[in-house]
Amino acid sequence: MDEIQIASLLKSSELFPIPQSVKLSYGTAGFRGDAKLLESTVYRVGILSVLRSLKLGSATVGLMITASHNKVSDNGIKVSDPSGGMLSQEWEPFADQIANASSPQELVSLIREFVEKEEIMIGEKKKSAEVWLGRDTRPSGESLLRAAEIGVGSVLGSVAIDIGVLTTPQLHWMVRAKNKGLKATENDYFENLSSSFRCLIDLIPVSGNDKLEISKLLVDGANGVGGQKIEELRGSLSNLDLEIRNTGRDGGVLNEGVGADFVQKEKVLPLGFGSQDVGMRCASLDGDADRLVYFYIPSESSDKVELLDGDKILSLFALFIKEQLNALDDDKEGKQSRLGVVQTAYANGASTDHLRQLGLDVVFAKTGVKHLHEKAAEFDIGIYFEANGHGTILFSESFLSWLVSKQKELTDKGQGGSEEHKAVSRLVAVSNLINQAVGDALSGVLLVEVILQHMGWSVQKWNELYKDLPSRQIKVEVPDRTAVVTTSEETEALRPLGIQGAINSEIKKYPRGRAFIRPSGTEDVVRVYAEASTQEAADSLANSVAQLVKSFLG
Ligand SMILES: CC(=O)N[C@H]1[C@@H](OP(=O)(O)O)O[C@H](CO)[C@@H](O)[C@@H]1O
Ligand SMILES: [Mg+2]
Repeated sequence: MDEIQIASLLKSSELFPIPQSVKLSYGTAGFRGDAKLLESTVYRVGILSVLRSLKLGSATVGLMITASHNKVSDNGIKVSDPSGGMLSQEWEPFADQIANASSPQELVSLIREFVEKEEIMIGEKKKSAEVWLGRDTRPSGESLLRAAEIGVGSVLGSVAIDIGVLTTPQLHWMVRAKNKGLKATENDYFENLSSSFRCLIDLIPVSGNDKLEISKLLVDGANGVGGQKIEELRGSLSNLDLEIRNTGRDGGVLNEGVGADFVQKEKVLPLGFGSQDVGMRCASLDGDADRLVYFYIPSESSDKVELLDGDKILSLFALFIKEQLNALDDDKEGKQSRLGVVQTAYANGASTDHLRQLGLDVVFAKTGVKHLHEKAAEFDIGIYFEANGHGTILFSESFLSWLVSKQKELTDKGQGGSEEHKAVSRLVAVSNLINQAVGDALSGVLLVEVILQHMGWSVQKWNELYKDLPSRQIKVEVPDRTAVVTTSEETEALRPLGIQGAINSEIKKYPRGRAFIRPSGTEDVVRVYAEASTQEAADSLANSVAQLVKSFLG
């Protein structure tokens, strides 16, 4: 690192003093917090993104400014690696270090040490890096984006490109496409969704002259970017009747009483929905549209919803994929493709039982898509979902190219109309429709909708796949959530000492009881999860575990 480069970093970092008494951590999904306190963090992540790009041969890196489902006054920043996936976890400690560096001098010396260790060449006349910047609809997004631009620009020779207001998955998709040399604009993203959706619609088996009856889907856009983007997409979709509410244009506040996180955790209907919607198929996106849940309102007399969460979406996807794999002759001949599903400890126990009954390989990962994604990538087709609705389907490169050549082979043999050809074509279309970079509520909605049409199922019929065990989640505020340390599966607390024994004694009191605690990686709370055979039991187990957390940590 030469003198001019050092001077450039020192000068720009003077503009972004770090606020006192905040301890920042990259956490489950990037840095998050009160937007007013984040400028220095975003500026520094701007620098990190350039280093990441340079480390990987000047590949394009993405930065997304969002705090997802958190309140509107919060914001955050996360890095999309050139693959479109999350920032490599190996770089998280460096991210934490520079975010917390207390002075420009400390910042520069940390960067200096790091670039030497990683053998990254920066400074004048070195290769240039390109960083794409996206943000959600939060009002603080614009000024934070400027901070990111200054961070990127302070590494000589690098460029920041503002690609506007986007959903998180759009940014990841675009970065992935760009680095694969594919068309990578927002329009390309929309076109890809609508063309692969159409392809799947055209492959729906129609018996005789049956005409598919398409019922309306009501979408809760969380007053965020997702509602706006799905509105843009709607024009190019046929065979889908969408009514979008909570777009944020009608005065509603982002994530306030709306959105996937609210609906999934509270199991009540979001604002803008009411008794007139009883029985209708409804979907809810989160604030940056990387999560999706479905629901319906079973009765006029209450605000409770019947929730179809990420686990249920996973089951629907798994069933459909399995059905297609079963139609492949090669599969029957022993060339078994490896289909696997990945869940976390928050998955409803009934969903895991159901998936296993389908004969699926179910594996568990820690909370946070970066962990699930990694495990899903080990299969030919890996489906992962968090219960909160964040997930996707991954196709391995080798399996996908096998599918594509199979498709061609069957066409060449004149078997283009065969069941096998249709199954292969459906799988190829799913791989295009579903966002391979990261969970995406928009592509998720389209896939759910086309599968329901394929099966001829209503939302109620889909919900009958299995019955969720009653569950309850509680957040407990404690002075220091990092005092809770769990095992790698997150189902047992190793610290504070003694708490797990106490939790176990509570669990024993409830039939089908299961409970665990872990520190949140996105909020300053300890999360409690409990499930049991009745709602009263799940609530009571969750409450007693929350009491334990308070007494051990309060
Ligand atoms: C229980 C729960 O829903 N946890 C969420 C939440 O993480 P926490 O570390 O639990 O705060 O936000 C993450 C990012 O959106 C998401 O991946 C994860 O599933
Ligand atoms: Mg989100």
